[in-house]
Amino acid sequence: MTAIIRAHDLAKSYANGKAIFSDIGLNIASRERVALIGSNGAGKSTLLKCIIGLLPSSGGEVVTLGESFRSSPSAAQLRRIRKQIGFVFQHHGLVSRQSVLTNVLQGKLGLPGGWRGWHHSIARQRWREEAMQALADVRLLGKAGARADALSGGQAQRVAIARALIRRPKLLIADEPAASLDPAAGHDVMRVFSELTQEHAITLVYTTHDMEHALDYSDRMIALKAGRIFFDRPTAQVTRADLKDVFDA
Ligand SMILES: Nc1ncnc2c1ncn2[C@@H]1O[C@H](COP(=O)(O)OP(=O)(O)OP(=O)(O)O)[C@@H](O)[C@H]1O
Repeated sequence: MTAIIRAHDLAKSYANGKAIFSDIGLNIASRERVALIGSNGAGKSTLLKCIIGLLPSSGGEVVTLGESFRSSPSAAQLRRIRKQIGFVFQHHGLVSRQSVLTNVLQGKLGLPGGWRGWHHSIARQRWREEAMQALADVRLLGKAGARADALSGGQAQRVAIARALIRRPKLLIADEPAASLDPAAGHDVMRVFSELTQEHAITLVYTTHDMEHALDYSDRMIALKAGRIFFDRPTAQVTRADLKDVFDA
């Protein structure tokens, strides 16, 4: 299978000398759905940022989407990496006063000709169709004309997923995508991720503190503890005792 992310001996210390992790080896294949877990401050977000080149690492080597780099990617590599990635964060980051359709189209910003994604009135017809399809995929077609601030938290996060999907990414990075949602909306969002990434052959890497979300929607789990990979194994082989050990001091 094609590797989407490979890393070896990856280490990160901040400028204040604080070591976050070291000796990290990763090999994430195309189409895998990977849950990254660990206690608060274990370094999950930092690791995600290092492997996509948004933060410099302090040691080791990374190959992400075919771009090989130590510390940081070059500006050209970073552009190529970013074109192939979609992001979803804990906060949806929608523009509240704009329509849902315009928010989805803004996923095209940063891609060639992406400025036309600024507003639905200047977007290419083909993109508008893609955005409507993405809204249908997240079951929000009926909300295309609504203002983003009229949506519930779960709906807004599904729009954020649609906005990431119209980039046609190879890799979707989601940092605590369901953390601010109630249990039903949280499962709904995770189900949408899981189904759509499978359907569109997208590799999904997400962080979560919710072990149901980690167990139910991933093929593989990577646990960070004390600056190292504590385990990295198929989700079907992860036991409740393993999970308890990740969070025990
Ligand atoms: N800019 C920074 N300078 C120094 N230390 C930082 C910086 N950013 C993060 N840290 C520290 O790095 C450690 C890892 O943070 P990170 O956000 O990656 O953890 P996390 O596992 O994603 O945590 P959480 O689950 O709480 O989001 C934390 O101790 C944090 O305080």
